[in-house]
Amino acid sequence: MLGKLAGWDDTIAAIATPQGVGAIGVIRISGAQAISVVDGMFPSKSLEAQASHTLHVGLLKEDALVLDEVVVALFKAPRSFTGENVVEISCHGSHYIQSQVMESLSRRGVRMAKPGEFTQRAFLNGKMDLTQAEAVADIIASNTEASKKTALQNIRGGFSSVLKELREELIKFSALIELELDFSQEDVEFADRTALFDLLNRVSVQVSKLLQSFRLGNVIKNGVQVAIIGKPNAGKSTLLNALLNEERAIVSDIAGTTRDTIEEVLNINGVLFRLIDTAGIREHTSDIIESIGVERSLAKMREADVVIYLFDITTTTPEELSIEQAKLAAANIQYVMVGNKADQVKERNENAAEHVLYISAKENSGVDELKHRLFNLTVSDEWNSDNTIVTNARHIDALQKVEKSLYDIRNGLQEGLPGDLVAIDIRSCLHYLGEITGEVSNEDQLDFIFSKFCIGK
Ligand SMILES: Nc1nc2c(c(=O)[nH]1)N(C=O)[C@@H](CNc1ccc(C(=O)N[C@@H](CCC(=O)O)C(=O)O)cc1)CN2
Ligand SMILES: Nc1nc2c(ncn2[C@@H]2O[C@H](COP(=O)(O)OP(=O)(O)OP(=O)(O)O)[C@@H](O)[C@H]2O)c(=O)[nH]1
Ligand SMILES: [K+]
Ligand SMILES: [Mg+2]
Repeated sequence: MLGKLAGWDDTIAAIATPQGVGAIGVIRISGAQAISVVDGMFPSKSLEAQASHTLHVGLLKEDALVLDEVVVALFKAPRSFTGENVVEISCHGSHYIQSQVMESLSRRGVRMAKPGEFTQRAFLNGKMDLTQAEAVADIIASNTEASKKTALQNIRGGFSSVLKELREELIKFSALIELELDFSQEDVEFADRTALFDLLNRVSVQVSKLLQSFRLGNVIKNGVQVAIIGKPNAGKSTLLNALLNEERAIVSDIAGTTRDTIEEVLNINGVLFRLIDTAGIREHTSDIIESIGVERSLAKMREADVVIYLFDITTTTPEELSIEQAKLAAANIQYVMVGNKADQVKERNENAAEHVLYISAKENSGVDELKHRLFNLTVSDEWNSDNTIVTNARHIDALQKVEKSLYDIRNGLQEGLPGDLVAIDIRSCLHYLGEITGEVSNEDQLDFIFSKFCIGK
């Protein structure tokens, strides 16, 4: 399969650091010729004669022209990120210098790398499986402790090892079935069916746990959408500002101040929350712009992972409140009821409803408790467990097919299907597991996955 990929054995280079900023720019080169090519530009010593994983300071030259004073790092095949010879040139952060170096490399037959090509080579050379390669892209995109942590776990083979266990269980299973096949000619009693079902149950439980983890996985990768919903003047914009600790949204005592939705991100305990302040919802408005705003608020409410239903405790009756709560529950929306302007009410006994969090957005009281509740409601107990969390939609897709095959296997066994037919379902189950790790893959799929990386990765 390696040889089929066009140009897999040529030497590639890319600028690995961001353009236009930074004190140092790193150019990464990978391929059989990486060391000899850079050696030809580095007159002060023979790089080819140096050991792997060593650093060398010297002038980088194009004939008589000095390109820069650089640090060169050497990684000799197979001990490198890609498994090929790798050289990293750290030059000064100037865009001009980096372009000159890239030009010299290209004159020496080195090709510009495509997005993700270094990681693709690492995968093709067996340095990592597909889930690890995908985790490389995830860690670059990570912007919170949670997303970094999961990506790093997966780079280090966390998810792969879980899949490997599943695979081994299934192979055991298929061995038991084969055994049965061998004996079936002689009309011998079937292999122990209870053992088969036990094994099948174990694998099914593991797969369904992985599938369930995606809700959290998605939260970790994309954040939690939180819509702040309520009547005009409930104090939604004041609450947004209090949550962000910043005067982000316009606040006024005029009902209908917020016209369009405002979105801002907030980090709670390492998880990203996407807060959405919306236009206050009232049923009868003659203002066209306001009514468009209300439509958007309702749309945001339906899209949200969780809704903060904010109401003004000085104007909201318990009857109104239970109507709103019933609407949210009926729409199957996860919500927190929050009573605002607690600073206006000394005694709350009569007004107090169950499961309502009372705050004062204006005086910033109860806001930390609200953050706490948002976190508990959406991220919950799974968070601190060491369970593997699936964050990738492609993996979920394959795991669903695995689950379907497991279902077919179970049915087959229950209906007394011949062993060779059950074996077909087992094979397809193993196939879908292999799709996740990349043991089974096709070029188009790989190109698609790696094309989403940035250049230099
Ligand atoms: N300068 C630099 N920093 C970097 C990277 C890089 O490629 N270059 N990485 C790129 O993502 C990450 C680190 N990942 C790396 C993974 C493996 C190897 C490596 O040389 N592996 C060899 C040798 C291991 C050893 O001798 O201990 C190997 O696996 O055989 C290097 C970096 C983040 N920081
Ligand atoms: N006393 C008191 N007033 C508050 C509190 N929160 C908000 N307000 C006041 O209530 C009024 C409305 O606040 P906003 O934050 O603009 O309300 P909103 O829900 O965003 O209103 P619209 O965008 O018009 O739907 C302003 O005068 C705020 O100062 C609070 O906790 N206590
Ligand atoms: K207002
Ligand atoms: Mg507002």
